[in-house]
Amino acid sequence: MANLILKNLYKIYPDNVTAVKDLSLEIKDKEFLVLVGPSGCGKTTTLRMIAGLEEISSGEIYIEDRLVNDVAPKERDIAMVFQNYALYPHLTVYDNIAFGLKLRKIPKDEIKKNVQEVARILALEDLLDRKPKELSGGQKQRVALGRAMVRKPKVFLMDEPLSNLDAQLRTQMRIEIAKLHKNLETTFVYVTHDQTEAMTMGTRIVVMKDGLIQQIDNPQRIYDRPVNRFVAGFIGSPKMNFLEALIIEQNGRIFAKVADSLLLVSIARGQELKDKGYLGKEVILGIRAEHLYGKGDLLARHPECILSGRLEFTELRGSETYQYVKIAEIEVVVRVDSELQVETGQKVKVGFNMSKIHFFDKESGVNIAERGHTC
Ligand SMILES: Nc1ncnc2c1ncn2[C@@H]1O[C@H](COP(=O)(O)OP(=O)(O)OP(=O)(O)O)[C@@H](O)[C@H]1O
Repeated sequence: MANLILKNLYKIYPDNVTAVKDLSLEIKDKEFLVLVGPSGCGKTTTLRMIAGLEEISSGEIYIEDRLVNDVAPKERDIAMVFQNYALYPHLTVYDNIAFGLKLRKIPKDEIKKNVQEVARILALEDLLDRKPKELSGGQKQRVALGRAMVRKPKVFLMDEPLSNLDAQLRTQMRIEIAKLHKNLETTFVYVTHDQTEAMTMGTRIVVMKDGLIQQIDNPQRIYDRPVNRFVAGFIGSPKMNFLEALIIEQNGRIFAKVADSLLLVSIARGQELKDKGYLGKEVILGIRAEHLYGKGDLLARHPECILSGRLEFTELRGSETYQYVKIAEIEVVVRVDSELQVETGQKVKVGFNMSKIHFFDKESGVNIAERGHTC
């Protein structure tokens, strides 16, 4: 069990590639922290620096308040689980799990007790005599986890451990790893490019881009209150819709003008936009599919929160239906009730829940008006 502190970390590879820029982060004891971001954003480099597998260009790393910059990987009391499970093919499951303990000359009885305990937790008891080639992908990944667990490390580091598994198994293993975290009560740092994994597993999420932290928060807050357009677009499925709009004032009320149509902005948020100098300026509106609607009664109740478009495509997902509607040359996705059936190509009205809309600065992408935004 341990907390981890990363202070002003930089990693500059030869040829001046800055993979991680001034990264500071405190990871609490027993936390499940997920580093998420697109390929190349520096998450693996960060994890490898914590493990001691990658030299730090500058900055400090503390594990349990001990500076570990110059501490060798095997002395850091951490275990790392990689994307490719890297099991020894000629060894049985038992020997794969026991390998590290044997190296450390732990007594045989103790090794047996520890391996059996880990096998029980990971439901590997019946597979201990098998070789890796006789295992499914999910079972191999469980053995890899077992090998890490048996050492009882202070911190688990995981780098895309599920990306070699098929979709169904990935979902199952996601739940298993989350349960494991609960049972082991140990600090987990988990790297993924998959926002669903981040949202479903992390107690806190760090969203990264180009070596820089964009936002650190719990999953719900990241989803509800993204600090910028990048985070808003990266987290959530389907992706947040974005539309260009001009902020105008008419008869004392503030509107977002999209092409030739107007959306009424709430008083508090209109005032905030005005205070911040956005009157007469273009912004980017952001709204999620579940905050758009196509229902007649709601549309009638909020006539100033509607844009018209053309239905391009309907996607049935069983429990919900998504309509892809072209509004002002932009395709937006709207979550509608399954019973709402409209033919492709028809004109449709899309209602906007204006208390859920985001306003992003067009240049910087920063989320600008949050006053009166309801989660
Ligand atoms: N050994 C290296 N030498 C030079 N540049 C490197 C090296 N390793 C990584 N990089 C660069 O550093 C940046 C960050 O890489 P890193 O692997 O940390 O990203 P990532 O977010 O984990 O991406 P992915 O999901 O694709 O693994 C990238 O631009 C990458 O090309």
